[in-house]
Amino acid sequence: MAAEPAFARRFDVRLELLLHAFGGGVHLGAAQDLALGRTNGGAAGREGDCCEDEGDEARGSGEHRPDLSRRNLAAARPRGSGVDRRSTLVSAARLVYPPVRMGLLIVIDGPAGAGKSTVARRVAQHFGLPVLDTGAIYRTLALAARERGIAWSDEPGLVALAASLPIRFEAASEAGGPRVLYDGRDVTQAIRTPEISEGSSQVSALPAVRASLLEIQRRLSRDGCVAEGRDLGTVVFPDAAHKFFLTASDAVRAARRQAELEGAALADVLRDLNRRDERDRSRATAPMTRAADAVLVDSSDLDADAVVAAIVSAVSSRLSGPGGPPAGRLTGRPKAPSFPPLA
Ligand SMILES: Nc1ncnc2c1ncn2[C@@H]1O[C@H](COP(=O)(O)OP(=O)(O)O)[C@@H](O)[C@H]1O
Ligand SMILES: Nc1ccn([C@H]2C[C@H](O)[C@@H](COP(=O)(O)OP(=O)(O)O)O2)c(=O)n1
Repeated sequence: MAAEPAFARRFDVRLELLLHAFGGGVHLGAAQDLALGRTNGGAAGREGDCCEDEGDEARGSGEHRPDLSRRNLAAARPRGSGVDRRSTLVSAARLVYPPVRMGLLIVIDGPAGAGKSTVARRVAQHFGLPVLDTGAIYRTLALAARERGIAWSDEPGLVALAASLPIRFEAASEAGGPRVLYDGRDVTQAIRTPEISEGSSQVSALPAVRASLLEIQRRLSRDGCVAEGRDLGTVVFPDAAHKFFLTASDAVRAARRQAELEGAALADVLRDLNRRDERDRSRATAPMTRAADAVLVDSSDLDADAVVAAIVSAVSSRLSGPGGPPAGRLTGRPKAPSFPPLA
């Protein structure tokens, strides 16, 4: 058909624009220098949008899709095209953009190497939400302090640094995984070294540092996200409806971390991991601990697919059922491709 190429071109251009519009970070008023990227494939991020908190009732209640139906479709629809073309466009666009749950907040806490980042990213993709990697904020603060000669024990110095920390989270795209930018510089790898892991644990043990980063985390999550860290279910988002505590045995977590660190000896990785866990769980302020209403997920014998399926299933059934299943422990067949909703 003669019209097809023109239509296809317009469609592509429109999707490009939408990707651009929804893929960008969301700048936030007071936290001017912090921005959160939306996972690619998700949507509904509006540049500069900093709407009022819709409250707990709104969290997880409304399913939204990007505005593909009115203005955008009108612009994308070729002249003279009818309902068929329009519905084709809607269907095709839905393949690109999954349903988005505005205001849905899912929190995943747990120790190092439990799989939080991996799982958070994929759960976020499923629901079309951005990821808030709170550990990356502490890690970037530790890196920035190191570069500026501020000691990891210098609480006032770190608080001053945290007050204007120029971090930006960039969503995953075809070009690569999610990136963390510090002052415009890609520090995604630089903040993952064993040295910065240790520094992030040290700076995060300081109460004033935690306090200075608390509001920023809440503001970044305002429109909904999958947030991962240590104290999200207990301190940062105590009212979150969907809380998970993801863990695995020390040996499994150390082996996973070792696989990421070229040439590292397992014994060294295990020692560092144990030391960091111990500090993170024994500190006086906001220690790493499972919230009473968080669902425990032990991934020692589960692959990432199974963990993602379990969390998606638990969240989905809570969203669809009145009250949903109670908090508890997720179990299932090890390494299973599918997973029962809850034990
Ligand atoms: N359930 C799992 N089974 C096997 N490997 C996993 C699982 N979850 C995560 N991993 C791998 O373990 C490593 C650490 O996971 P990561 O998501 O970075 O953990 P965390 O964010 O909790 O520190 C990654 O290389 C990841 O691919
Ligand atoms: N919400 C959070 C997130 C991280 N932290 C601290 C404690 C952790 O040792 C460091 C680094 O966290 P991160 O989640 O990046 O660490 P892992 O990827 O799990 O190894 O930051 C925290 O105290 N509170």
